[in-house]
Amino acid sequence: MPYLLALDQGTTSSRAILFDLDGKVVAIEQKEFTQIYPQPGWVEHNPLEIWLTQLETAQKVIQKAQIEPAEIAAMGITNQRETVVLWERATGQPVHNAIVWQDRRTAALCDELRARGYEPLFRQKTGLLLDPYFSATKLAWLLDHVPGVRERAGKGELAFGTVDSWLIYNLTGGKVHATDVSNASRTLLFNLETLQWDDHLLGILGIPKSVLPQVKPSAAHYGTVKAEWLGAEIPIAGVAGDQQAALFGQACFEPGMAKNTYGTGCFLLMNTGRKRVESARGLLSTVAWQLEGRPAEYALEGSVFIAGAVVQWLRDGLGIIHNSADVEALAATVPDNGGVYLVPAFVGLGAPHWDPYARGTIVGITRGTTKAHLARAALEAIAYQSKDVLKAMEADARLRLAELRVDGGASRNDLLMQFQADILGTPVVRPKVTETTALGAAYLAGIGAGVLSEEQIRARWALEHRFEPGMAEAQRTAHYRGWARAVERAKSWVEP
Ligand SMILES: Nc1ncnc2c1ncn2[C@@H]1O[C@H](COP(=O)(O)OP(=O)(O)O)[C@@H](O)[C@H]1O
Ligand SMILES: O=P(O)(O)OC[C@H](O)CO
Repeated sequence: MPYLLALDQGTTSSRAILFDLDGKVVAIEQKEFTQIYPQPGWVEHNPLEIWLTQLETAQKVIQKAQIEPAEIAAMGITNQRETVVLWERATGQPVHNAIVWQDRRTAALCDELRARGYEPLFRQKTGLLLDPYFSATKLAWLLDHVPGVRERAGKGELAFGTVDSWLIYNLTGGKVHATDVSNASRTLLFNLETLQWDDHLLGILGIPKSVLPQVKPSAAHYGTVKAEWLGAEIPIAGVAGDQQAALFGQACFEPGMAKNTYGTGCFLLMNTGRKRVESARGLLSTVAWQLEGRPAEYALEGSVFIAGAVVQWLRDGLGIIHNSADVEALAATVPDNGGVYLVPAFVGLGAPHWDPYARGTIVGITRGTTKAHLARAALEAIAYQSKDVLKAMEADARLRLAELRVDGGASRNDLLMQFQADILGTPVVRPKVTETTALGAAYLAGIGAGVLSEEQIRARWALEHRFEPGMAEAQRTAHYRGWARAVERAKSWVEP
């Protein structure tokens, strides 16, 4: 039976997962890479480290599974989105570190564009808003700040890409410069209606069209992997941003179906079908995916920047736990948060608040507060941020969600998932495979290569655990009010 190989290039690690056609994990390899923080609020990655860790995990996963590379029917690529890489077309040499989605260095540029009245235009065309999160202002920053880059870009010598494009370029030995519609829709340069780069927006930001990749459907033929990398010319047949891939991997194919991925951040996406829903409440409209020869499908998204990362901070910053998973046992030693709220606005706040100047805040500390209360407050913050988003989404889409599908590293935390169901008042359902991001990429590749159908994928989603809401309404309201007050105190902290 043939296999599907998914490359999942995340914010903190590169992963390669080999699946069989039933969507079962055959082998996994993962490698963390360096996070670079040149200044407060700045986050960079070394693009070569991204590529080399990704290549190494792919090579190792094939060895580990003891299969022949030629048995891999197709490769799917999924990636941290918005992160910007700019490199020399001829040599593949990056001109600068990658500027990561979490990086806030372009906050002032976003303010300036907003002051010039451009926000409604960007919003209407791209479904996004003017926040440093998205790629365009990061790319503009590179063009303006790295010596000689604007001139070389103008001459067509440089290539821009989100991480998918960077990997495709390297995997194909520099032959293909392409991205998919879902990744393109995160750049702030892509028109959601025409599914093309938007000349007007490019002009406003001074970005030459010559640096941009070709845009293709998410399930389509992108090229083949150079044989020397993995031992066979594996076709690249599926590409999508990691959150859209997770929506696909969760088989959220019908409008109104939603998933929340609990990784470094939290990303709640709801399928809105073939029409984009305009948010009046700070959510994003984005391309979910496009299968070759079919119209694009859209999603509403709420992006929360810090979720599992707050647990990493308890581990690395405070040293009060040893492993991320230890947070559950520590939090369970106290019955509640003891009145403590932790707002993890470490890189500002994303949806629905969009405040790049907010910073992390802990309120309600008393003499009785312990590290267990902090652990609990950190976990609860993940659930509260997801509730902020889901409330906005239900109001925008004018529906009440029947259940929330969950995945990602922190979704394995039962205490968190139960609190999530309690605070939402909505059942939370966890599938057997929580590696849904990679699974979605593998499924897209399976469709792109013609070895899988949507019906087969739908039939494969299997429940592992269902968390029913148990909290009384009055308690839910009181807890949530405390959170809302804490968020107000975190906002507008950094002075522009
Ligand atoms: N049991 C757990 N409880 C809470 N958080 C966890 C747990 N296990 C992992 N995490 C958090 O989940 C994140 C890793 O999830 P993952 O899906 O691998 O993220 P990403 O793809 O963003 O790198 C880390 O931030 C980690 O702290
Ligand atoms: O790498 P992850 O899983 O934290 O996802 C990052 C998102 O794609 C950012 O938009």
